[in-house]
Amino acid sequence: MNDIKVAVLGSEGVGKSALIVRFLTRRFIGEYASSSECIYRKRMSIDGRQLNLELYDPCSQPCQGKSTLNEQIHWADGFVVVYDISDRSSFLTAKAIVHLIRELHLGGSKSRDTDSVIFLVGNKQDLCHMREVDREEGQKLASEGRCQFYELSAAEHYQEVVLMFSKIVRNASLGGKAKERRRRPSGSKSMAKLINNVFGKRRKSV
Ligand SMILES: Nc1nc2c(ncn2[C@@H]2O[C@H](COP(=O)(O)OP(=O)(O)OP(=O)(O)O)[C@@H](O)[C@H]2O)c(=O)[nH]1
Repeated sequence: MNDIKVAVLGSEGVGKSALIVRFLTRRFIGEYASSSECIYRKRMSIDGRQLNLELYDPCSQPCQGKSTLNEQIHWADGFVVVYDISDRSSFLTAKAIVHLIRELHLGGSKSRDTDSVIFLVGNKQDLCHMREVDREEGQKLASEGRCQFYELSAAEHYQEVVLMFSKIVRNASLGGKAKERRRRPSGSKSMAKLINNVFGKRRKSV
């Protein structure tokens, strides 16, 4: 059975956990305790093939044994790089991450078959009245970084979120790079732990 590793990256508060929780539980919950990085596991069937998905959710806070961005990039087969459309600085961070992934993971390769493993996601589309990043800017970055582009809302879009994750898993699994498994970022979470996080103490405002 194939193991597919997807890292969800981006700056603090862009909605990385919200997107992952939406995908795994169908629910949008506005409170997350994210004091440690973690890996969520899900068994999936894509095109009739059984896959073990590992989804990496980094911790933006300083925490023990935290992996570096370089380690996260080397670990993953696919990347969801998230920014918040109502926060320009998060877009600049996403831009830097996309460039770093191309450099480290794909070795600056220009080959088309590597293009489909980086997804650029402008989250919080429901906050378009507070928009600081135009859709066209997202599309331009995606085309420069040879990424697939999505604008969506973890809060309001369930089907789109599922479609996006399903597609990156499929693309990463078709990448065909039977690369040797590198050190995984520390921390691993079961569904029970996920539920603890969802009902954790830390409160964030939108
Ligand atoms: N309006 C709106 N708020 C969202 C959306 N997605 C996430 N949020 C809110 O944004 C805040 C941050 O969400 P998180 O999922 O914790 O973001 P994160 O990127 O995992 O943050 P860190 O773990 O701190 O890096 C929370 O208050 C969420 O409820 C969205 O699509 N729309």
